[in-house]
Amino acid sequence: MILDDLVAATRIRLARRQQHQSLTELKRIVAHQPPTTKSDFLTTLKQPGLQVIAEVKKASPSKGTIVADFPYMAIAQAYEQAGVDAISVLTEPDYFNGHLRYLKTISQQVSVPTLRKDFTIDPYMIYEAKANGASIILLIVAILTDQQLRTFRQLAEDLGMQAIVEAYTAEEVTRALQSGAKIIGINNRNLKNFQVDFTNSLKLRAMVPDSIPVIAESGIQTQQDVEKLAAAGFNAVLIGETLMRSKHKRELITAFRGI
Ligand SMILES: O=C(O)c1ccccc1NCC(=O)[C@H](O)[C@H](O)COP(=O)(O)O
Repeated sequence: MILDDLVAATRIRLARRQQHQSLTELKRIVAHQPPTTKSDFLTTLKQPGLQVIAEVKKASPSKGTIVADFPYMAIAQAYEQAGVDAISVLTEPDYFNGHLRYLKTISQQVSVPTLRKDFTIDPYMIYEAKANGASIILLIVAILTDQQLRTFRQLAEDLGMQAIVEAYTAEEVTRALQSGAKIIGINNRNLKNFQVDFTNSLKLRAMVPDSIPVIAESGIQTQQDVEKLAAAGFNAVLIGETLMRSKHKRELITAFRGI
């Protein structure tokens, strides 16, 4: 399974959902939503210190099932109580066992911003994110054109959300910057073969000017990892599997946040 398969599966599901619910209907739902009471994620990222984004992730293409028991709401509440700055929720069903319902329920019941973690390929998915309570979406440079990066980010901002523009190579960081990204994520996972190299984000960090918050993503396991990322000047870390597998989520997050 490769990234192209993930995108193809996303396209098929999208077509099905569009038949079930029109874009016009989604826009109507979004237009009638009350204003958000959540803190502004971009402002949070600019605070001193390292912010923690914790991910709710049942499975992944690289690891299969990560946790058999998946009380997603209790996990999100544990993250919130531990003081995370945002919660990332996988909504991709076929390879991550995610669901939009998880995003909706979690977004309704926690006070921190939520990220819709999915393979955004169409404006419809950005309206869906908003309709299901997300404050943040993910735009992956490797699967989008320059024009899409720009217009999708602008749409997210027009809807009161923010976009993390995710890069893996130096060329992708350049494209992210040129697209006007206000938040950049540097992935340690190569989405072409799913191998994780923790040093990738450390190598590319210096390409992003200090005025733009930058998040290190994937493969972050230990306090030493987090210390290195903080020392390299990252504004935030996004951690999934390590927290999902931990029986001591609160202690781990507290340790990471104290760095
Ligand atoms: O997690 C995967 O195996 C994966 C494979 C292909 C595309 C994306 C993938 N993960 C999505 C993510 O962005 C991660 O869930 C996130 O960065 C957290 O990573 P980790 O801490 O390593 O669980």
